[in-house]
Amino acid sequence: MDANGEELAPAVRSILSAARDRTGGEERVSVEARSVPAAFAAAEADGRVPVIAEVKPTSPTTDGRRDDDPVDLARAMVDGGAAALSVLTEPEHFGGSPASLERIRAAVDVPVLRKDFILTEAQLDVVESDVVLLIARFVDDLPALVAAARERGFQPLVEVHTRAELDRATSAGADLIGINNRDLARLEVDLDTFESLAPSVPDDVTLIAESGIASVADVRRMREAGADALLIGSAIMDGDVTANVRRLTSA
Ligand SMILES: O=C(O)c1ccccc1NCC(=O)[C@H](O)[C@H](O)COP(=O)(O)O
Repeated sequence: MDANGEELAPAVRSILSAARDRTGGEERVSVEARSVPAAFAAAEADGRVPVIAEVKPTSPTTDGRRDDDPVDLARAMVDGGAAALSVLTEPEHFGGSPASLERIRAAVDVPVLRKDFILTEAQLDVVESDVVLLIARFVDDLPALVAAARERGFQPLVEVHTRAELDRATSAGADLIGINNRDLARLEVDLDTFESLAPSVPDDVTLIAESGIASVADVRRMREAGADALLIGSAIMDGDVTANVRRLTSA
């Protein structure tokens, strides 16, 4: 059960169990973050839809695994026009690592999001990134973790899936919010999730649509519903990464 008393998919329970066992960093990190809003504005000015392309070697809902060098994948995504990157650092279920994020961030000039299941302040100190994901559903004291992330220089991206989680995110002062179309209880994806929640997001928040975006039509649908940017993984990782990013950023 999660904090809402809801049943979680076995894969998500396993992810959280592994996350709880992971220690944090030994020294507090300090980040000079590359601005996400500035990166989105630059993409718009260049006529591209702002896309955060995700380096996701595998996942509980992906068949198989890509073993390309993550830096090669990241460069290919930027070559295709990605405004920013998301990099999984969760090893057991997504094939990610802090080392991959570190190498990628040194190789590109766009903002890099650390995509992991961060539960404690100490876990912020594992690796530097420009943006760090905080999943409202799994974080007990969201205001404290948002503040702790900002104190280190991170831009916190608070991920929500329900109205209650959205209210917690705005109460915690989040100005970068992602609505995840993937229900982490059943691992099902429904783009209606974003469409139903987006109207309740304050205008001064930068809003990102996450998960299940696979086509130009999906991109247009999320943008029409109010997405400032889109976080896309599987549809980009499946095949020619540069061509996939170019297709989706040209929607
Ligand atoms: O992607 C999964 O299979 C997954 C399973 C359990 C928890 C989280 C999961 N994904 C994390 C994400 O939110 C996605 O990697 C990201 O939003 C991109 O989604 P997609 O474009 O659908 O690959």
